[in-house]
Amino acid sequence: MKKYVILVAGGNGTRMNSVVPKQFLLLNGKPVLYYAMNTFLQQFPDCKIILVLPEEHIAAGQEIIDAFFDYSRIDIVTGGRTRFHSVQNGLAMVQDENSVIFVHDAVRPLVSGALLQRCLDAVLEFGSAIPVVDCKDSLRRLVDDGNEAVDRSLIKLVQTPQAFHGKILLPAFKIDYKDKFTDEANVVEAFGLKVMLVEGDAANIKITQPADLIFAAAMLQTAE
Ligand SMILES: Nc1ccn([C@@H]2O[C@H](COP(=O)(O)OP(=O)(O)OP(=O)(O)O)[C@@H](O)[C@H]2O)c(=O)n1
Ligand SMILES: C[C@](O)(CO)[C@H](O)COP(=O)(O)O
Repeated sequence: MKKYVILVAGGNGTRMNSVVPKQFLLLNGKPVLYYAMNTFLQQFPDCKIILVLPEEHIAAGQEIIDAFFDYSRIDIVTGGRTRFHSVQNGLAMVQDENSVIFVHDAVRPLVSGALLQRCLDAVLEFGSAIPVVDCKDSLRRLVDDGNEAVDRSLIKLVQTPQAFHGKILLPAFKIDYKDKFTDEANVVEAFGLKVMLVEGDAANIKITQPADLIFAAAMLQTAE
């Protein structure tokens, strides 16, 4: 079955506080978005990447592709107002419903081939795959008169790639936008379907703040 990867890199990285959006920052000498793209292309020699970029950074993205990759396997599309709209723009490039579609944050450079394979296997069996990890910290919920403890064994932290059969994700994303749509699982649930959780990977962090970049660099150096 055809595999599509919507690699979302259309954000501005406000929390990173850098002039250059975090997906273009150098991580051990290569742009952050290089790593996840390379892992997908290596793991799935038959996949097509749809790289979603801010309009003003499309030329920079094209330069990265020219420098490192086979351009025939990668299309570029312009990002949207929110992550949801960026994913929608990417999905507009997918013609084939009979496919597996991965949506991955370009700012999760440490994603492993093993996790990609787990997601693919789950999609082929169940139709969806949402990687999750346990919560290591204690949790508190804010309530009207203060705060209260939350049982962390009932909570999972959600990662990407979030992967689906095309017959699920393509119709689900025709839904009207809601603020709670921070990931694909939320959209598919709002469409009326349940999603399948798979084991994520603690190393598969999202680069959100400056310290995350230092952690990712150290992890990559250890892996070399
Ligand atoms: N309109 C948007 C917003 C986000 N993203 C992408 O979604 C992923 C996860 O989002 P996040 O970490 O929140 O990135 P930013 O929105 O860039 O960061 P911030 O919220 O700090 O501004 C990133 O790869 C980001 O580029 C996107 O493609 N289009
Ligand atoms: C999709 C996601 O990476 C799952 O953890 C996350 O929701 C995206 O980050 P954001 O800060 O909500 O944009």
